[in-house]
Amino acid sequence: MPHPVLNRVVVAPSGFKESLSARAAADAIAAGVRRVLPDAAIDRVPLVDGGEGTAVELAAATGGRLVALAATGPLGEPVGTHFALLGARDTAVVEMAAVAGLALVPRALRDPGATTTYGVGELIRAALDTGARRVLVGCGDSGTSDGGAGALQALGARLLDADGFALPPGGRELTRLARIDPSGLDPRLRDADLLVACNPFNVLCGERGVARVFGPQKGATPAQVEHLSAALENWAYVLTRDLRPPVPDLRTGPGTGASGGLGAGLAALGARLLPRFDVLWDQVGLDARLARADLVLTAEGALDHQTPRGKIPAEVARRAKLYGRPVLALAGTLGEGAHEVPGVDACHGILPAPMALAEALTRGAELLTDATERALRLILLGSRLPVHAAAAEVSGTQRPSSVR
Ligand SMILES: Nc1ncnc2c1ncn2[C@@H]1O[C@H](COP(=O)(O)OP(=O)(O)OP(=O)(O)O)[C@@H](O)[C@H]1O
Ligand SMILES: O=C(O)[C@H](O)CO
Repeated sequence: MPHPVLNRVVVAPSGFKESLSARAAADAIAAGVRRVLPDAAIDRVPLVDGGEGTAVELAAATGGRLVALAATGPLGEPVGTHFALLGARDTAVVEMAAVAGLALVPRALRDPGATTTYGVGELIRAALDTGARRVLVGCGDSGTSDGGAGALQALGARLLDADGFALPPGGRELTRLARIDPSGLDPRLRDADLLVACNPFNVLCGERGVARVFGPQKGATPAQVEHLSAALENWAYVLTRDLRPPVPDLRTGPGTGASGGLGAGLAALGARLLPRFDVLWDQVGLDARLARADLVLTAEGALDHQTPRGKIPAEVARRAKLYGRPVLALAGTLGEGAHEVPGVDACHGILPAPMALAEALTRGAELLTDATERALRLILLGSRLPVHAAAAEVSGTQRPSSVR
């Protein structure tokens, strides 16, 4: 017999960085649910935010496929990469991190003024070669800060210095950009629907611009950050003057800073910059699935004060609450603020006891399955008690011992 109140459980986790992909997290949680609610319908929706894993997950979720190819990596070297063709055949997904991600730049070589998004432009071209009319570009986890200059070059734009010579790759070169010759741009861009899934809070220029906010974590020194800021100012100016894009403000418009300014570069070609969760999760029909759930389980590596700032569990909880659904969040690490994520009714750490982080990362799947089982048993017990005695136990703050 299904449990009277938990017939349908939606499992909608993010990946756990360096431990579990979103799909592996969903499988691990589902295994825990199955132990407690053997007859419940479990609806797995591994969720992506546009960064690493986006193409793989969306291909899997829509019955689509991956197309493997070689393209130019962030340091100019060839890398093996892929894009996705979704179940609806006319839509391709280009995940920028798969060809220009930070993970493709060895730590010792990190210099965001030098890296290029050339490969992103190559993937867009390859996607158009398949006949796709709609190309969805996922942003996040990038290792670049070139404003999408490389992508524009790969798509046929010529970026010229004052003497008419083509600029070499890298955001820092954009201080020398004098004009853009768009005459060689791929003509298919005119008819293609180019959508960029971005975090709207990321902007190209100014105090909150990409050079200042993301430059340091991509390896820039303070002097390099200032140089890059100036280069991207010039980029916005020349792009606006020479391409006359429909986007009114390439400097500080929402999403212009996505993935080191790739948002701005593509917007200058007429791409639409859209809030990432809307455009990505529409592809998997998340809202309709949440609306049918008796319980929603979400998860991420670290649940903390960052979570409400546009992280996956917070957005899942916000949407679940539109339909009045209860939400339980599971996390590798419960940090400060874990209990204050709006819409999350209870959270539960996956560690049964203090443990070294390295071990917790390796044993992520097993720990997540066991923790799901524990949390559900407490919830079911709590629902039978006159007072919710279980709640306190479900929510204890927890960190791996090495990060205490
Ligand atoms: N299996 C695990 N056990 C314990 N802690 C984990 C585990 N997996 C991930 N974490 C913790 O989560 C952190 C990563 O957090 P998370 O996966 O939420 O990504 P993030 O860095 O917040 O980035 P984003 O969500 O923006 O991609 C790790 O540094 C680690 O502390
Ligand atoms: O790609 C990036 O620049 C960061 O992950 C923010 O989107």
